[in-house]
Order: sequence, then C-alpha cells, then structure tokens
Amino acid sequence: MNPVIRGPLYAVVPAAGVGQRMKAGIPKQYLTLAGKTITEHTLQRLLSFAPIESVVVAVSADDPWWPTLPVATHRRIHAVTGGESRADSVRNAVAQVLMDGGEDAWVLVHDMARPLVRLSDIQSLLAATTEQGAILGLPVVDTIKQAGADQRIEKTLDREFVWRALTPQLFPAAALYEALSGDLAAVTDEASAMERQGWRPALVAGHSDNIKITVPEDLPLARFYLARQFEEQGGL
Ligand SMILES: Nc1ccn([C@@H]2O[C@H](COP(=O)(O)OP(=O)(O)OP(=O)(O)O)[C@@H](O)[C@H]2O)c(=O)n1
Ligand SMILES: C[C@](O)(CO)[C@H](O)COP(=O)(O)O
Repeated sequence: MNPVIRGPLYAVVPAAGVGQRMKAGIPKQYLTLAGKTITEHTLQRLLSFAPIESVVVAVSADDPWWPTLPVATHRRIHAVTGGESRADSVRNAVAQVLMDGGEDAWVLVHDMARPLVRLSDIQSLLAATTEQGAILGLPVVDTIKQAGADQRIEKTLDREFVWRALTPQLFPAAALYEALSGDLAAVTDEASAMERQGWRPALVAGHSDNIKITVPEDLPLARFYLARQFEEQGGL
C-alpha cells in the first residue's frame, strides 16, 4: 500500500438518495442491471478490493429495500443513516469510520450510483495519492461553454486544464470530517470540501465507463459498458 496511507482504508458509499432525475419510481440504486441491483454491483466490486477494511454505506432512514439485500448482512458492511444531502450522508459515514478505524484511517468515497468502477482504477488512485488525497477524473474532451441565466453563451472556457470529477475520492478521514463540518450547500464532491481548506488533491485519470447512473438513458449505457467489461476480462 502507498506509504502515505498510514492507517486502515475504509470505503464510504453514499446511497441515501431518491434518484429524482432517474424518474424510476424507486431509488435508482435499487434498479436492476444484468440480474443484480446497482447496489449489489457497486458493493461487490468494493468488497473484492482487498485493501478495503470495511465499507460504510449511508442509507435513508426509511429505506425498505436495503434490509432485503443479502449484501446488507456482509461482515465487512456497516450501514449508517444518510442525511439531507450527499455531503451530509458522507459526513455521517466518515464519523462511523473514525469510530471504527481511528484518527489515522483513510476513506475512499464512492457513489453507489457508479457500479462500473474498475478495480484497476481504484489501485491507480491509491498508488498516486499524496498526503493531500486524490480523486479519479477525466480530462474533458468537449469544448466548454459558460452559460448565462438566459441559457445563451457567455464565454468559452479554456479546457486545457479542465477535468470531470468522478469517484472514488480518497482522503484522510479526520481531515475530510473536519472539511465537511462547514456549510455544505455548495459541496457536491469531497474534493470541493477539501479545496475550501486549501488542499490540492491529485487528479488520476480513470475510465469513461465509470458512469454515474443519473438519468434514464444511463441504464442501457451501463448495460453496454458492463457487457464490454465482461468481454475484456474474458468472461471472468
Ligand atoms: N441525500 C443524499 C443524496 C444522494 N446520496 C447519494 O449520492 C450519490 C450521488 O448522488 P446522485 O447521483 O445525485 O443521486 P440522487 O441524489 O439519488 O439523484 P437525484 O439528484 O436525481 O435525486 C448517490 O449514490 C446517492 O444515493 C446520498 O447518499 N444522500
Ligand atoms: C461526486 C460526484 O459523482 C463527482 O462527479 C458528483 O459531484 C455527484 O453529484 P450528484 O449530483 O450528487 O450526483
């Protein structure tokens, strides 16, 4: 393991959302992808990554689906109650990591809605992290426009140094908990909370199939990518 990570490594998985943009009638993390729920895909991948001590999942207080999943009783899975926002949910889970793993623990925060994350990308993230953490991301390949309130172009942004943030995002648990203790309204990922503290996390290139299932057309896309990953691995 990277010597920067001096304590135990935990995964934190925010999974207390309602999936409004998916318009599926149930929270998107419980939709089925090739015979398993998105939740089962994501957790089975994290559980198969040996350096992870255990996985703390933030679920909604009134989530009736979570207790029905066999993975919910896995010995390396611990559920906590999520919060109003993704950041609140992550903070609740990191609090549990600090109780279980102590002040030296590190956390790998990964969206439940990203079931196709490659273990090789998680390995690259661990190998590349500095003391200031690291996140998976991808350099943008489109031209980037800034819009006005009237949805007309204000200006074209220089895309040379523009990346899309993905997850996992890797940070020391104690520092992340502290960073998530302020106003979280503008915090849509863990790195933005750390940046407010002056941290400059490393950006590690991931794969474009690490999609966040967000809108209806993402499900068939996820099915395509899952089949392609399966073929790449020789059907393993
Ligand atoms: N209060 C919240 C909101 C979101 N999440 C989780 O954060 C991840 C990324 O959030 P997003 O894709 O926005 O999921 P939802 O909030 O469910 O989607 P929507 O915004 O369409 O409702 C998801 O795994 C979601 O379950 C969470 O744990 N707690
Ligand atoms: C954390 C994240 O997946 C990085 O791109 C993204 O910010 C989550 O946004 P959401 O609106 O909570 O899905």
